[in-house]
Amino acid sequence: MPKAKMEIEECKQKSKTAGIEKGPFLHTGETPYTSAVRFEDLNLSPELLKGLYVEMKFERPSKIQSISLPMILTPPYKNLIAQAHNGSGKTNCFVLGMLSRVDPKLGVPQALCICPTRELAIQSWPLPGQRAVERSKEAKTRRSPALKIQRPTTPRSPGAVFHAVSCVAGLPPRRLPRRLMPVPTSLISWARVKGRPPGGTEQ
Ligand SMILES: Nc1ncnc2c1ncn2[C@@H]1O[C@H](COP(=O)(O)OP(=O)(O)OP(=O)(O)O)[C@@H](O)[C@H]1O
Repeated sequence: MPKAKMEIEECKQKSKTAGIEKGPFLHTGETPYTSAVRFEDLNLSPELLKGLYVEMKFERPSKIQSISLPMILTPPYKNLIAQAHNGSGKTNCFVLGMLSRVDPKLGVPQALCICPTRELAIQSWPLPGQRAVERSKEAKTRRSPALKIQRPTTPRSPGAVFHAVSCVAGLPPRRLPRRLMPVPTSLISWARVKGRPPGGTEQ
C-alpha cells in the first residue's frame, strides 16, 4: 500500500479510537507544507476546486489547510484561531472559507478581511483577486452577478470602516448585516458581489 494511503488508514483508525470520524487526525504528511489529504476531501465547491488546481496550480492542501478547512467549511460554523509555520498556507485557509460562504446572488458585502498591517493586506490581495477574476469570467458567460473583491483600503477608525462598507453596499450602516461589526484596525479589505472585477474592466 502507498505510504500516503497507509497514513490515512492509520489516521482513520486513530480517529475512530478517539471517537472522531473527521478532524484533527486527517492531516498527515512529512512536513507542515504537505498533507496526505486531497482538496476534493475538503467539501469545497467545484468552482473553488477549479481555481485551486487550474489557476493556483496547487496539488494538495498543506497541513494547516487540511486541518482547518473542514472546521471552517462544515456547519455549525464557529470562530477559529489557527497557528502554523510561516508560509504554510494560512492565507488560503481563510480566503477559501470566505469565498465558499459568499453568495454571488446577493448584491451586498458578505466578507471582511481585516489585516493588522498594510503589508499583509497587500499580500493577501492577489489570492482572492485571482478568484474574483475567475468568477467574473464565469459569471459573464452565465449572465449571473460577478464576485467583486475590493482592493485593500485604509479606514482610520471603526466609524470609517462602517462608512466605507455601507458605501460599497449602498446601504445605510444600520441595515448592514450584524456580522459586519466595526473593528479598530489600520487596514481592511472586503469582498463584495456585483459589479466589475478588480482592475475595473470586464474580463
Ligand atoms: N496547498 C498549497 N499548495 C501549494 N502552494 C501553496 C498551497 N497553499 C499555499 N501555497 C502557496 O504557499 C505560499 C505561502 O502561502 P501563504 O502566504 O498562504 O502562507 P501563510 O501561512 O499565510 O504565510 P505567512 O506565515 O507568511 O503569513 C504562497 O505562495 C501560496 O500561494
